[in-house]
Amino acid sequence: EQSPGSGNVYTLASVREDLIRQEDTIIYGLIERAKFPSNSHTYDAKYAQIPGFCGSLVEFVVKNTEDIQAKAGRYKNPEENPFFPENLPPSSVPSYPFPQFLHPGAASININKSIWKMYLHELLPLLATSGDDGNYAQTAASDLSLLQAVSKRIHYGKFVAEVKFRDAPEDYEPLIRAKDREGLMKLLTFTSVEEAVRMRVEKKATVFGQEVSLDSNEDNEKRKFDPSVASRLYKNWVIPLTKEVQVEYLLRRLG
Ligand SMILES: O=C(O)C(=O)C[C@]1(C(=O)O)C=C[C@@H](O)C=C1
Repeated sequence: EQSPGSGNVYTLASVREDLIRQEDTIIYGLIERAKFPSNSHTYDAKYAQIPGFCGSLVEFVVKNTEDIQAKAGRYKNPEENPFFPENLPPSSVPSYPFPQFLHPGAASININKSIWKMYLHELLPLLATSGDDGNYAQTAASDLSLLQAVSKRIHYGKFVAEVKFRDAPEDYEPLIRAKDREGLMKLLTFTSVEEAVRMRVEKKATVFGQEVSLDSNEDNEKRKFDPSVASRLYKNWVIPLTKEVQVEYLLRRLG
């Protein structure tokens, strides 16, 4: 269990355990978003026409929700990164002593713009069937939950990298000083762990996405979404971007 203020709450085993738990959140997020068809109006700035706001419905929902959550203190936790960090209001609630585990350079890493583009242009077309049921606000809300879960997972690379650095500074320091991105990437990569992640994610997606029924004659092949979307999400984007965050973090680690 985490003790506030302590600097030693993260270990390689504990961050990996956390990443495994985050898989559940991401897979449930995929299932929830897959309930809705593509609902393309949600993403169309010309459709929305919201007085006083320039942008799409999903941007409207994400930006305004982030404003409220910022006031409620969400971004005081170094595990959270906003999609619209510009002009976020400060927290209005008493502060909590989150462990200061990361190097201060971590604060300048936010790749949510790439995550946003990947989500809209690569993931959604795989996940949502084409169609329009008018539930744009609900669609945007499910986009927000899934985006936040994916963003948290990818930026968790900061914690993974800090743990790895503390475990072997003598291996990382020369590569950091040489700004050797390729060498760092190689050093932080564990191919067998990545393979286990992908396989577990596909298995979880199959299990969580099953129709549960009390009638044994019923077709239990019915699925809430295609489980290979989850493993493709991890293989093509989640794992590579988590590694990119680790490299970016390490490059700032000695500054
Ligand atoms: O578990 C680690 O060591 C991580 O760095 C996380 C992760 C992943 O994104 O799942 C990324 C790189 C490693 O090659 C293995 C797995």
